[in-house]
Amino acid sequence: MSLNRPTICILGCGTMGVAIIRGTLDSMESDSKIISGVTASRDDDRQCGQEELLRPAGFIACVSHEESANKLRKVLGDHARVLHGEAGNVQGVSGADVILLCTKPQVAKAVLSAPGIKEALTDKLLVSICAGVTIEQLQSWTTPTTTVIRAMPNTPCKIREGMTVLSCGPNTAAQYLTFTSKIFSTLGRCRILDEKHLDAVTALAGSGPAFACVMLEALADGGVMMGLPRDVATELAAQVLQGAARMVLTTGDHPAAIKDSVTTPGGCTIAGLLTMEDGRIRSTLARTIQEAATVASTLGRDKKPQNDE
Ligand SMILES: NC(=O)C1=CN([C@@H]2O[C@H](COP(=O)(O)OP(=O)(O)OC[C@H]3O[C@@H](n4cnc5c(N)ncnc54)[C@H](OP(=O)(O)O)[C@@H]3O)[C@@H](O)[C@H]2O)C=CC1
Ligand SMILES: O=C(O)[C@@H]1CCC=N1
Repeated sequence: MSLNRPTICILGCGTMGVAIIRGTLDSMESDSKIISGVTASRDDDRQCGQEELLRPAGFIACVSHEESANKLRKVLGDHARVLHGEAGNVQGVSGADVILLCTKPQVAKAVLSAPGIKEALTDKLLVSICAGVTIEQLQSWTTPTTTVIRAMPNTPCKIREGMTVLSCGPNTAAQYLTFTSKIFSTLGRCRILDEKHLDAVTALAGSGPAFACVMLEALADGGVMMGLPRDVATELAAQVLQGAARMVLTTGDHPAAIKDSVTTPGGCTIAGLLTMEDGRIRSTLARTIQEAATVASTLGRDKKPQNDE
């Protein structure tokens, strides 16, 4: 297996698969601009040694339906070889060094158990992003010759602002974890945590962009209510959330300290904050994560038929 210039197969190339390919292609484009002396788009690109860069030899994107394959070819152009159906999966896995399992959790078992897949995965790295599907399950659907790592990324990987958490079994060789970190560090931030945290991670980071966009939309609605044009309100809300989030990440300050620094005694911010508290926004958001994590923990389980007593 070549981890130096690997061929990467995305087994189930939908929303997340495309986000991962797009983010990687974008990083390769900005890396080549740095190397050729053109201004870099991101500071961390400049800090990254060339040996650290992820340079896949190519992508293979597998989907279920021919119609999806045709759509995907238009989206990805020459950047990936697109295959479909069971035969496509075997061909894709056979032709790759590293396989990213990006199907819905409910079909992961069937996809990995299909004829020819176990053999095609021999001596390869399988990284699953399927919510709720455990390392133990993945190992039981493959042979011991396949190295299994679990990842939980999110859609901002598409613009290299992703947050990914990785988990692996105790016997995983360091080179595989290092390589997987490299894939997802290229697409944003990446951390390694014990698998027991992955349902909470799925809720907070995996589902988080959806929750954040509801908050963003609601803030913009408030601006519209007070007369701002919709596009202006959306821009302001998005930049405010980005600015506040970047302050937390770059200064390391506690969010409460940043909130206090905005809040003038007797001013308009405290008036707004009390309204938020009246609406129980903190417990609503915290319970949102709790509920999403609870559901995430069930996603890898076999569903019982509805009429099963
Ligand atoms: N969406 C998100 O924000 C996040 C999702 N995840 C996880 O990522 C995974 C994918 O989610 P998402 O990208 O949203 O899902 P999508 O539905 O967008 O993509 C799933 C893909 O799997 C393909 N597929 C289905 N069955 C098969 C099969 N038998 N063989 C090959 N390919 C198949 C589908 O092809 P076709 O279109 O032809 O049916 C489709 O391209 C899930 O497990 C989810 O838990 C993790 C983090 C964030
Ligand atoms: O909603 C879901 O189940 C997936 C997992 C995290 C984000 N989307």
